[in-house]
Amino acid sequence: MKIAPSILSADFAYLARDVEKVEQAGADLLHVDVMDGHFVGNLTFGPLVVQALRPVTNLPLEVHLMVSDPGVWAPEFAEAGADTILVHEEATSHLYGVLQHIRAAGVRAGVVVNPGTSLSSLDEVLPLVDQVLVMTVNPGFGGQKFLTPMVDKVARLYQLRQERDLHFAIEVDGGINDQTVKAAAAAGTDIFVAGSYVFGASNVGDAITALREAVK
Ligand SMILES: O=C(CO)[C@H](O)[C@H](O)COP(=O)(O)O
Ligand SMILES: [Fe+2]
Repeated sequence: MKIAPSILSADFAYLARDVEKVEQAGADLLHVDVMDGHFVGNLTFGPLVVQALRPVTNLPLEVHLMVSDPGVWAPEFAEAGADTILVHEEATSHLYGVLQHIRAAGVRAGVVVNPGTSLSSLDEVLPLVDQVLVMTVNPGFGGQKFLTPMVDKVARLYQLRQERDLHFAIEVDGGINDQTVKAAAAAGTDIFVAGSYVFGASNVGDAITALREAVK
C-alpha cells in the first residue's frame, strides 16, 4: 500500500516542516489539493506552491486538480514540478486530450471520479491513464465522512482493470482513517490519500503506521 498525506490538512504557516514530518514518517508521496473556488467551493494552492515544495522534499508530488479548466492549469503544474496530475472527469469535455497532454509533458496522468460519476464514463480513457482516483467524499473539503458505497466502486474498478489487462494504480481520497482504510484496501486500492487523519494526529508517524497496520 502507498500512503499519500494530503497537505490540505497541514499547517500552512509551517508547510515545509509538515512535509518533512510526513516524509520522515514514511509517507510514499504527497497529495496536493488544488481548488479554484469554482469547480469546488474552496480555494487552495496554485503552481507556485508546488514549485516551492519541489526542492524541500524527495517525495513524489501528486496534484489533485479540482479546477474548472484542467487543460489550462495542467501544463503550469507540470512545469512547477508535479510528478502526477489528476484530472476530474467532470471538469472537462476534452478529458482524453488533457490526459494526452499531461503524458506528453512527461508527467504521470490520472483521472478522478466524483462519487456520483459512473465508472462507465472512464471507458475510453482507462488505457491512457497511470492512475484512477475514486473520490470517497464529495470534493472540496478535508475532514469529511467516508462514503461507504464507494467501496463497491473500487471493487468494480479493480475487476475492470483485470478484465482489460490494464495497469493503472487505484487510489481513494476522502475520509480515510484506520477503520475505513480496511474496506478500501480489501476492495483493491493501491494508494490511500489521508489528510485530517494524518495531520490531525498528535504524531503523524503513529497515524501512518496505524494505517499500514490496519490492512495487515
Ligand atoms: O481531495 C480532497 C477533498 O476534496 C482531499 O484530498 C481529501 O478530502 C483528504 O482529506 P481527508 O483525509 O481529511 O478527508
Ligand atoms: Fe484530494
